[in-house]
Amino acid sequence: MAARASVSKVQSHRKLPILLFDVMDTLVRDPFYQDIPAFFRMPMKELLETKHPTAWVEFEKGLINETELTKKFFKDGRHFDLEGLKDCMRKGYYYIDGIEPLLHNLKQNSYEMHAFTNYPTWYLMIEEKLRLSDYLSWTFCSCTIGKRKPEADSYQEVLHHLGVEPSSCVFIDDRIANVEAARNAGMVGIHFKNAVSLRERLSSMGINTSCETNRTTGDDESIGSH
Ligand SMILES: Nc1c(NC[C@H](O)[C@H](O)[C@H](O)COP(=O)(O)O)[nH]c(=O)[nH]c1=O
Ligand SMILES: [Mg+2]
Repeated sequence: MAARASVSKVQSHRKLPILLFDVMDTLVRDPFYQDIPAFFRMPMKELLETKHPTAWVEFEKGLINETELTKKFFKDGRHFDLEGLKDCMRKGYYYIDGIEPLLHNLKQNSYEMHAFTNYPTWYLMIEEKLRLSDYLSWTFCSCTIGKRKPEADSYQEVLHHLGVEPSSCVFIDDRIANVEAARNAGMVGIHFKNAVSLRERLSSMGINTSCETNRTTGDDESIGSH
């Protein structure tokens, strides 16, 4: 009984809604579309025709590791410079314009925030470069939960883990299929276009995106240093 009372006390103090963020092309630029074809010196069409059809998705789901990915990245099993590819990815990761100050303000306003992303273990390279964990938790990464958006069970896994009503979750993603799947799961889905419109949309929902500290002190130096 005492345990139950303390759980409900904790939950009653939990700030809602919980914000769930897609990462690639929502918070962080995805280097895949421009940098990777350039790295392999082939147009995207040729890259897509020569790549293994499922290897990347298997890597994102944690079904294969980096060594196995290297062996089957290309359909014909050709060798390539994995470290070079990873360096190219690292260089191409940076915050989408306006996102870091927005995350900073949301964090200052005590919102609970999680990544809900399709990505392999290379999310650690993003973390190393951009320190996304200053703002949110890498709680729902496809390589650790073994499920990818827009599969319905990935959203159920998130809801089960968080233990809140779907309507208490705001999900933000640049891919409309992922947003629609979130809405089907009962979450509030926001289709990400850019940081300005996201800030407006969150504010219109009553989510505080302003930074009171910065307003009074004018001190904004800690943001955008990554
Ligand atoms: N096929 C490869 C990709 N594709 C890009 C992925 O779609 C994307 O990085 C990822 O699935 C994130 O999706 P979401 O933002 O969670 O919807 N990227 C690579 O780096 N390499 C590939 O072979
Ligand atoms: Mg995305």
